[in-house]
Parts: sequence; structure tokens; C-alpha cells
Amino acid sequence: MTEELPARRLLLVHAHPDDEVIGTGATMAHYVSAGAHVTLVTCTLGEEGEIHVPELAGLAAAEADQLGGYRLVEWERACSALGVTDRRILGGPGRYRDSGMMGLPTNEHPRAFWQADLDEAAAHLVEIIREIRPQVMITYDENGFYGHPDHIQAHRVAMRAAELAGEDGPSKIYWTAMPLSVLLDGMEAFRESESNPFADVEKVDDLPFGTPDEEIAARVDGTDHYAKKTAAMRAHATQIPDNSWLYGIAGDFGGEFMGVEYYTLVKGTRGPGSGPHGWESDLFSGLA
Ligand SMILES: CC(=O)N[C@H]1[C@@H](O[C@@H]2[C@H](O)[C@H](O)[C@@H](O)[C@H](O)[C@H]2O)O[C@H](CO)[C@@H](O)[C@@H]1O
Ligand SMILES: [Zn+2]
Repeated sequence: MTEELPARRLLLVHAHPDDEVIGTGATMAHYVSAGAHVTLVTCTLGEEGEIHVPELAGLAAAEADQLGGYRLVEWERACSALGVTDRRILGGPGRYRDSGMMGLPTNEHPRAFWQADLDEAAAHLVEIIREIRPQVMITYDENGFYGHPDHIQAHRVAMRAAELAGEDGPSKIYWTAMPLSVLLDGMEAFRESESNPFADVEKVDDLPFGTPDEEIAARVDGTDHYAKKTAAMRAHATQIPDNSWLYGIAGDFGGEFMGVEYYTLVKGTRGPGSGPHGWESDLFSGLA
């Protein structure tokens, strides 16, 4: 099967529809346009999400409980905007349900991803890994980047599947990350902004995420594709309102904020890099 695929194959494992674009949209567009095969696996349909489109409020979990199906369509449109054609829902749409924020009763739903049997969920991903045999995999760190139960579970399932896949598994594994220096620049840049995501943040250590620059391994510059990233964000209208600060970054600061994405390397050999911390610019560098 893999002989029919491009030589470079990247697998991304995310928790909800919209995570793929917020954290890795520019990276996905960058590698699609560079001819790599990009496979996105999203673990839930985001059934418990907020709805920022008033006329769709009736789809909410507590109402008609149809948000998951609607976000599946948003997700398809976002992937199309990024050029990602190989996109899958772990175990098939509806197998694992959005668990809601940590500590909520929705964490106990029988199909909540947070309740998933780890090896059963990982087996679904091993099947995809054996089909695609990606050299590189991206997922979250052990805190799920910011502590959401589905993000933590996506990390666990991805890492377990890579272990179970053995030699078919990825040679390099990256976790999404945000350098502290970029967060500090963002806090400064947004200080006077009306839509300031850092308004209640006194110091950068108060944030549930942030990685010392020296622990970052890769900086992927997808600046050329940040228009695709903002188009993909707009596809997720129920989750990302038009007045979102995310658009503020894109609008005021061009692509350097939205078009650049950072990663730590947790498996594999770091390729050649540049800058004060030798950050890689290509996730496929350093492969044997
Ligand atoms: C980016 C992300 O992971 N979004 C999740 C998250 O959404 C948050 C949730 O709705 C919370 O209630 C809000 O206050 C917060 O602003 C949102 O980011 O959790 C949702 C429920 O599990 C999930 O559907 C959404 O994709
Ligand atoms: Zn999420």
C-alpha cells in the first residue's frame, strides 16, 4: 500500500474538530503543498462544544445533541481548505464522544473518549499506522497541551499506538508546543487590544502551556499558507467566532504568528537546525 503513497508521510492525532487547524493548520498545509501525504486522525466529533453561531444553538448537546454531526461537516470543510484529503475519525464517526472539560459529568458518558479503553482505542490507530506507515507523527504532550481530558487521552492513545505498531510506527514523534518567547511577545502585542486573550494573565507562568525555547526542537514556517489556515478556522464557525483573538493575530501580525508552529521532539533524531537553539525547519530531517 505505501508504495502507492508519497515518500514522505505525516500523521497527526487530534482530539476535536478545530484542533487540527488551531495548533497545526499551517504545518498540514505546508506539507501537503510540499507533496507529502498528510493523514489527520481526530478522536471525537466535539459534541460537547460551545456554539458561537446563535442560529445553531438548538444543536447543542443539551438541546438536539446534533453538534457532533455539524462539526464533522465543519471539519471536512476545514481539511479541504488546508488541502488535507486523508482525514479520519478514530473508530469511525460516533465511536468516541467529546468528554467535555475536565471534571464535568460528561466525562462519565459511556462513550466519552476519556473513558475509552486505551488498547482498544490505540488498536484503531495502529490499523491506520500499518496502512500508511508514517515516518513522522504529531500529537500533544502528556498534559494534552492545556489539560483537556480528550487531549490527554489523544496523547495517550497516539503514544500507545506508536509503541504497539513497532517497526511500522513513526521514526519521529513531535508534540505541539508554544515557546515562552512567543507567548511573551503575544502578551506584549495584545496588551492594548480589545480582544486580549491574555487579559487575565499576570505572568506567562500562569498559562497552562508554554515551553522554554531551549526545549523546542522544530519551528515549521507555514507563513505562505496562513491564508489557508484562517480559511480553515472560518470553517469552524461554531467554535471560532468572527471576533476571536485568533483572527486578531492573523490580521495585525500577518502570518508570523498564525503561520508558524512549534514542536518538541520526543522520539527520533533531531535534524540540522538553525538559530540560537538549533530549531529544525523540516520535521522529516534527521531520518535515517
Ligand atoms: C480548542 C479545544 O480543544 N476546544 C474544545 C474545548 O472548548 C472549550 C469549552 O467549550 C469551554 O467550555 C470554553 O470555555 C472554552 O473557551 C473552549 O475552548 O472543550 C469542548 C468541550 O469538550 C470541545 O468541544 C472543544 O473542541
Ligand atoms: Zn480540542
